[in-house]
Amino acid sequence: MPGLTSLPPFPEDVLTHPLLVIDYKLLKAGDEAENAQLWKAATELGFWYLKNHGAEDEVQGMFEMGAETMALPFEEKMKFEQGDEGMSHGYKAAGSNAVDETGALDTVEFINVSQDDVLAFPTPIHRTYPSTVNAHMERTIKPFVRKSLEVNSTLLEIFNTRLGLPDGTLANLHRLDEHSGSEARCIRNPPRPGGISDDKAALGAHTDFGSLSFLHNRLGGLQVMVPGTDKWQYVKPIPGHAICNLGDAMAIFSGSILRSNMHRVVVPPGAQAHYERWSLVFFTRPSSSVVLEPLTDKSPIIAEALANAEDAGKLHTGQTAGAWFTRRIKNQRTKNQEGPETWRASRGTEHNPRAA
Ligand SMILES: O=C(O)CCC(=O)C(=O)O
Ligand SMILES: [Fe+2]
Repeated sequence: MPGLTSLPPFPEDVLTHPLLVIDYKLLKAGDEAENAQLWKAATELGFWYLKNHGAEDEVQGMFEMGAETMALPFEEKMKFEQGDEGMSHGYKAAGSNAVDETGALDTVEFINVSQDDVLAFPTPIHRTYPSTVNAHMERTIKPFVRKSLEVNSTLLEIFNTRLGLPDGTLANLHRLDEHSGSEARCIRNPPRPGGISDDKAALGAHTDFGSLSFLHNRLGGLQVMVPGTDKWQYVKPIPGHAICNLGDAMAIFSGSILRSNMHRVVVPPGAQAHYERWSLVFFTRPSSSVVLEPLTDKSPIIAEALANAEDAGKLHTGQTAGAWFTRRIKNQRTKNQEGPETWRASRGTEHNPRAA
């Protein structure tokens, strides 16, 4: 990937949404005002910038791992493909997923490395990975996973308190000794020759499937649909600032107090379209055996929110996190598309009436 300094700046003339900036150091120090800002971001949009997270070196290492992996011959990468049965871990080639109900193809390729496989390495729990991933496991991927876990569990603990849940409730739904869909993802989107920035999705509109995503990108292209609006707005990458967002599991657990917001990735805006776009995400997801239901019996705050939620019925999914995750992955695979119903079966909490 090109050095940061050689990339053209994010253009000033595109519709951009300013996320709240949350200072991780202040959160760690117990700063009440910062804690309140995080709560505002988490309940209103479900997206925020996180600065002073301390993971920059690990992030850089992960981009190098991703670049080495994507440079492998295509046939080599395909030996580690996700398959069509709903497993997320492994390699995903460009065009393997639909981006909308017409079946239009995505343009991103990515490698997903399971948290369980990283922590148990060299013993495979879910699957094996390309040689470049194995070579980086101890020196790059494990440190990145550990840092990301530290950040995400700190944020979950804050949400636990704010939601009025007994201590450790959310932590217990995300235990390291239980299998989960948690994973690290490095994404490459090819440059668009000619540099025409268009509205075609590289990664289709979606809500994240799990609990909390810790995202790092350099070029624009990420867009959010802000509640109460009907136009996609860019999220501008800011050096040293991660982008955090909540996923469906947290919206469900909290009875929709917390927001899992729609987002997508398009070609980077303006002159940035000439460049390869790299991004990196760590997804914290609940243990696979956890049933996705509002935690009403554990918190009067959640019980009250659910009583007032327009989508209360839909939040009682009756599905485990593992089944939710598999269903969503499987039904967006190009090979499984049989029509708009397949695509719709890949959807999550977008039914939320608070969604735009
Ligand atoms: O690449 C990005 O900026 C966002 C990626 C994303 O939304 C995802 O992988 O779920
Ligand atoms: Fe996402």
